[in-house]
Parts: sequence; structure tokens; C-alpha cells
Amino acid sequence: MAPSIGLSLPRIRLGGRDIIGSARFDFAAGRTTALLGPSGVGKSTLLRLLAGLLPLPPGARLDHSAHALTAWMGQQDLLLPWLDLLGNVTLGARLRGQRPDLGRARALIAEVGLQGREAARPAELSGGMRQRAALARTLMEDRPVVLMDEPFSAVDAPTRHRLQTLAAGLLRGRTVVLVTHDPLEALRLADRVLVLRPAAGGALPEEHPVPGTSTPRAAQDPAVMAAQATLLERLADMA
Ligand SMILES: Nc1ncnc2c1ncn2[C@@H]1O[C@H](COP(=O)(O)OP(=O)(O)OP(=O)(O)O)[C@@H](O)[C@H]1O
Repeated sequence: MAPSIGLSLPRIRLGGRDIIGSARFDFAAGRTTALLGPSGVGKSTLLRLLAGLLPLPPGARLDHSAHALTAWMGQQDLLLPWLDLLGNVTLGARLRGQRPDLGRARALIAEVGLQGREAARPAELSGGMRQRAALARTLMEDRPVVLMDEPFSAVDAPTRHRLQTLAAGLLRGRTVVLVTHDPLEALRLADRVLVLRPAAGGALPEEHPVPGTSTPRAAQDPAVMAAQATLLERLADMA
């Protein structure tokens, strides 16, 4: 069962600037939340705090002690250059001293469209292929909490669309926080859209409605297109 996550933050200051304001963030169990906001507003900082990759400042409280339940997918693919694709996708199990499930690894590699490239090293793959490999590795971990920082930013538009559809299916039932610059990506995948809005004293969360409950939503759905236009306008106002 996927856990919920709650984070109470005091004002976060970095480099002498107020980045995130004093706020409470709740991420419901088994739901996908997209986190948007202008560049530099503090989205990755918030995600790193949730992941335990940044130490919590005094006065902060994270109601989610289970970092062992968390899979992380960042902007960089973090593939190990000396391992082939299959070795990279099964790295987590190997590091834990477990026998990797090669059947599942091969199936995930096929699902992300990299069948036949199992023996390729990262240097032999394109940026988009490496990002797909990183998605397969993240899903291989089969964790109930998945934190993703612009996971599809490096791939071309058709591949991104396909990976979003794939990810929506494979991430269903997990507690997912997805940082993205792309309002359409947020609206296709997320049960909830949260915008970090710049403010004096640090950015604050702003809820945005999503059309309907079932994901992935169709990009051509008029309700999705209208919500995308609204979100784009809101983000442009903040930039
Ligand atoms: N360790 C640090 N020391 C000082 N400043 C930092 C540190 N980490 C982040 N910052 C600053 O905090 C702000 C928020 O950074 P963050 O990466 O969280 O933004 P973001 O919303 O994810 O941006 P982007 O969309 O461009 O990736 C930026 O102004 C950044 O320069």
C-alpha cells in the first residue's frame, strides 16, 4: 500500500534568498501530484527535501520516514557508463545483493521501446534512449513512492507522449510527485496539479483544478486543452 506524504516547512532560505515560504504540503496515498512553477522557484528543492536528499531544516517535519520505499528519477539519467542497459536496469537489486528478475527487466526494457538494446552501454544510446532506460530502472525498483524531477525533458515530443502514457499505467496506485515544466504533461498524468507561486518570503503552493479523474488524459480533450491554456497563462504571469 502506497503511503501518503506530508511535509511542513518553515521558510527555506538558500544562498541568502527566501526560496520556499512557510507551508504545508500533503501528497495523498496512491495519487500523482504534478508540481509546476517558474524556473528557479524551488520545485527541485522541494522534491529533494521529500526524498531526503537535502537535510530538513530546523522546524521542518516530514511525515514519511520510509525513504526506503522511494524511487527517484532525476533530470540526469545517472546510468553507470560501464554497465550495459540490462545491468543498469537491474542495478538496484544487484546493489542490495539480490538476484535481479531478468524477465521483468527485459519486459520493462521492451515497454520503454528499447528491446534489442539490452547489451548497449549508455554511450551507445541517444539522450532520449538513456532517459527511457532510466524510466525502466525506476520502474524496476517497484517502490510505492516515486519522486520524478522532469523525467521526460530530454526526449522528443512523440517519445515523451508515449512515455507519459506508459508511465501513467505503470505508476498507477503509487504516491508520485512529478516536477515538470510542461503543463500538458501535468494535465495528462496528474490527479492533482500544484503550482509553486513566487511570493515575498518564499514560494507558496497554489492548487489548480484538473479535468476528470482518469489518467492519462488525452491531449486533444477540449477540457485538457482549456486547462492547459489557463495554466500556461498563470505560469506566464509568474515568470
Ligand atoms: N544549495 C544551494 N545553495 C544556494 N542556492 C540554491 C541551492 N540549491 C538551490 N538554490 C537556489 O534555489 C532556487 C531554487 O532552485 P530549484 O532548483 O529548486 O528550482 P526549480 O524550480 O527546480 O528550477 P528549474 O525549474 O529551473 O529546475 C534557485 O534560485 C537556486 O539557485
